[in-house]
Amino acid sequence: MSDTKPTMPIPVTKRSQGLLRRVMKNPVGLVSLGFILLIFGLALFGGLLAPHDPNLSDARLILAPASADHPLGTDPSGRDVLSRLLVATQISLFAATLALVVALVIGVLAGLVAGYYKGWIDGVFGWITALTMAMPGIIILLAARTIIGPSVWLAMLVFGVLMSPSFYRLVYASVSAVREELYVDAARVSGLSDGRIISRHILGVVRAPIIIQSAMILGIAVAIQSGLEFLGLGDTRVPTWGGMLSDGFAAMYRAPILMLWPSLAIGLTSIALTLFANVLRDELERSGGILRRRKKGAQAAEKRSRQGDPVLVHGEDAHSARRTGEVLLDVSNLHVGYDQPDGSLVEVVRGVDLTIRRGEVHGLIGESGSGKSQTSFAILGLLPSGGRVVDGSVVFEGVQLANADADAYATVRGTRMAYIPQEPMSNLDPMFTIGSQLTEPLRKTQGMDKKAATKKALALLARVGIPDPQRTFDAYPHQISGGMAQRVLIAGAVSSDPDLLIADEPTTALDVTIQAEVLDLTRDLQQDYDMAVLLVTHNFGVVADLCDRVSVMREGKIIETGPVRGIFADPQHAYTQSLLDAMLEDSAPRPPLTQGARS
Ligand SMILES: Nc1ncnc2c1ncn2[C@@H]1O[C@H](COP(=O)(O)OP(=O)(O)OP(=O)(O)O)[C@@H](O)[C@H]1O
Repeated sequence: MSDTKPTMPIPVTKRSQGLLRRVMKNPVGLVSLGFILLIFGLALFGGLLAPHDPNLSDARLILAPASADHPLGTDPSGRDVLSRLLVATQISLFAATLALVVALVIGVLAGLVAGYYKGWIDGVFGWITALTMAMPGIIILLAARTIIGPSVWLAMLVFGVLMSPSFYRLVYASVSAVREELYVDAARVSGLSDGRIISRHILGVVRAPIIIQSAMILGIAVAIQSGLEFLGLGDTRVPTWGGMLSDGFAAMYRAPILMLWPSLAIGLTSIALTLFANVLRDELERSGGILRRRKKGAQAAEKRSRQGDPVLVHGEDAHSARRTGEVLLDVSNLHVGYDQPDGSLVEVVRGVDLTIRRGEVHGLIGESGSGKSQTSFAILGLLPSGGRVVDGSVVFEGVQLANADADAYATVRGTRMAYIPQEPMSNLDPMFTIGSQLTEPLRKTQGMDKKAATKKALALLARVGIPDPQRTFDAYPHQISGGMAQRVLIAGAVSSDPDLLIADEPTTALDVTIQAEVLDLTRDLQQDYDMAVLLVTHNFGVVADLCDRVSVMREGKIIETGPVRGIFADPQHAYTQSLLDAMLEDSAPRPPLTQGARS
């Protein structure tokens, strides 16, 4: 049994390259970022560098040409153009930034809350967003000007509100997609607070699109603000790029060069922001959306790997205290149903009785749609939204869990009761390294410090047959194969030394050779840890290999249950017989295909 080689090499050097470094390696990225930094530097210090008061008019110097004292000449009011340009850079950029911050705060917060909590909040926010988007922005700005006056700051504040739906929609869509991911469910059921789930698992996903959108919105804010000022709707006492453009336009025939400087500032800034956003998006797409930089450098990883494989920390005491054979899980008359929009209820599990003893491997077998997964989810308290335990009881270690609240489940799920899903990849958060996803639950549920959790995680990775645990520990999910991902999840599941492991077709998403290895591993771990296992499968071969007892499910009911040997030797139900007949091992070889059928 050796799933030894990762199918995809882990590109350590590429991984360690920061996003910023990659953007700067791109000539367009470098130039655009350089310009953005320069222009923001000027915005910060422009006021100090201005050689004259930007509003000081000198009637003797109207439209004076460039000179040592006035390097860019003067405007139709005799004011120094360079000083005005420097101060205008500050005001225009900071006002545009104000619009961005307002749009970000409103849009991102509302998008996160509505996307995560859904329900009535989603409805209300969606309605407000639609209303805001339906309003013609420029008309609103013009109307607002008559009420709030010509202040560029207030105009940009209103513009920020008008722009917030673009962030709202972006964040809402990303959060809505991510909240259904199994790793978010896993974080939720492991007891993380909503705030922590949003900041750790969800915000990371929307961070990249937000940065790109921010660059775009900043460019649009500069352009809109300049347009308003150009139309003469701004405060004439405050120098802005748009205002300077308007002044230059008025003197277009006498001193056309006056239009050049603000046009260049507006044009180049908008272009630089757009190009930077494009390069950023390209780089993120190239790196598969993984933004997160490794917290530790390659040197630290090397140092840790030189310390050798740590020894597996195993809960011996806990095992010795267990009494094999005692009833661990007692499910009786379990009914699971989904409420329908018309008020009716569709039952997908209809009166299941299931008893699992300590140390027993119990197979739950049946055709697709027979209710195996729904039964498992009901036991785990992980029914999809809309689903509920309609009737019956789920008693685990003497505690009633049917329809229990999160607090009751918090004491058992992820600790005494663990779960291995069908699809390993969707259960690993792409934003975090394997190591952090293994150590976080250990630290939370077992109170380990970082060092002990790392040691145990590395030992578990070695135990589940991962050849280079340190390398996998440092890798992100997209850098490992499906087989390795399933091993990682198995390592995570047994890390809390559970009494019951629920494995829902753990090999479905894997290819055939890896399937056998993962099943072998499950059997080995079951013996090592002396766990009870509820193994959901549709394959009687797997049941024969691994299970002590089996329950056969059909149409939401268990139709036959008993020791595997007995059921194989003497199936009582015709459906069980048909499932056994469907096994290929003992069937007669099929006739070869005819020539016509093959072609
Ligand atoms: N979210 C849901 N809403 C309504 N019905 C559902 C939902 N999820 C599953 N069902 C229904 O519940 C029944 C049992 O589904 P379940 O996933 O438990 O089957 P299964 O035996 O595990 O099948 P498979 O081997 O394909 O996973 C099916 O008829 C399915 O359509």
